[in-house]
Amino acid sequence: MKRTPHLLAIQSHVVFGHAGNSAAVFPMQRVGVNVWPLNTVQFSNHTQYGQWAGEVLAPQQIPALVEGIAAIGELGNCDAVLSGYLGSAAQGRAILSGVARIKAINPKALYLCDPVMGHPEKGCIVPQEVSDFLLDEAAAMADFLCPNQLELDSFAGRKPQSLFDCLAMAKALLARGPKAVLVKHLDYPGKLPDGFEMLLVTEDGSWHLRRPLLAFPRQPVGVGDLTSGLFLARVLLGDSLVAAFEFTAAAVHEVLLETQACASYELELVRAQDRIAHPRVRFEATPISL
Ligand SMILES: Nc1ncnc2c1ncn2[C@@H]1O[C@H](COP(=O)(O)OP(=O)(O)O)[C@@H](O)[C@H]1O
Ligand SMILES: Cc1ncc(COP(=O)(O)O)c(C=O)c1O
Ligand SMILES: [Mg+2]
Repeated sequence: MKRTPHLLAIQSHVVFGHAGNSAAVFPMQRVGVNVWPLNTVQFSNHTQYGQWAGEVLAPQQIPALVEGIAAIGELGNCDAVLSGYLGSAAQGRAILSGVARIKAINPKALYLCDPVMGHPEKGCIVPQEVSDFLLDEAAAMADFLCPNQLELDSFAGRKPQSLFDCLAMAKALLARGPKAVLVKHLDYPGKLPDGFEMLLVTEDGSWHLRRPLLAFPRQPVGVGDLTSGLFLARVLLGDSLVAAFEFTAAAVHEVLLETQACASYELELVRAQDRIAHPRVRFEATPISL
C-alpha cells in the first residue's frame, strides 16, 4: 500500500472562517495528506474584516515544536513544509531553521513558501519586516514559491507590461533558487476581463492556465492559501507539477462555485469537499514560452 504523505503546514489559524491553515488544512486532508498544522497566529477572523482579536505565536515556539516532533522520532517522516501568513520576521527565520532541520534528516523533503505580503489595495495586513524577509531570505530556500501578482511585482520591483512580461518576472524568480514558481493570480495590461489566469514556471518549461472569473460582491479570502496547499498536497501524492497545477485550478474553482452559489463571503469548504477531492471541471494548462 502506498504511504500517506505528511506535511507540516506553518501559517495562520482563524477561529471563525477560512484563511491560512483554516483554509488549507481540511482540503489537504480531504485529498489524502496527513497534515501537521502549526499556527503562526491565532486570530478570531481574517484581517480583511478590518478588526480581529488574538495573538501571534512567540517565534521560539516554532523550533520548540519542531524539536518536540524530533524527540518522538517522527520528524524524518515529514515530506514537506508549507509556510504562509507570518506574524513577524522572527517567525520566518524560525521556519527557515525548521526547514533546514527537516531537510537534514530527510533530504527529499520539499519546502513551499507562499509569500503572503500586505498590500493597501488588497487589505491583507502583514508587517513590512515580513515582506522584506520574504523578498530577501525565504525565496532563496524555497523549492516552490507561490506569489500572487502583487507579490510577484514586489519581487521584481516593477509592474508587468504584458503576459510575457509576467512570465519573464516569474522566470527571474526561478533564478533565485526555487524549482518552480506558481503565480496564483495574474494581472497585466490587456488581460481578458472575464478570465482568472495563473502561471506555472519550472526548470523544464512554463504553462499558462485560464479559468472563468466569477463575480462576488466581496472578494473571498483564503483562495491563495487553498491554492498553494492543494498544489503541494497533489505534488506529494505523486502528481507531476503540471498535473498538480491543473488539479488545483479545478478544485479551487469548484470551491468558488459553491461559495458563489451560497452567496457566502467565507469559502464553502465543507460543502465543496467532494468536489475538492474529485473536481468535475477541468482546465488545461497550455505551454508558454518567451
Ligand atoms: N475564479 C475566480 N473568480 C473570481 N475571483 C477569484 C477567482 N479565483 C480567485 N479569485 C479571487 O481573486 C483574488 C486573488 O487571489 P490570489 O491572488 O490567487 O491569491 P491571494 O488569495 O493570495 O490574494 C482573491 O481575492 C480571490 O478570492
Ligand atoms: C490571518 C490571515 N491569513 C492569511 C491570509 C491570506 O489570505 P489569502 O489567501 O487571501 O492571501 C489573510 C488575508 O487577509 C489573513 O488575514
Ligand atoms: Mg495570499
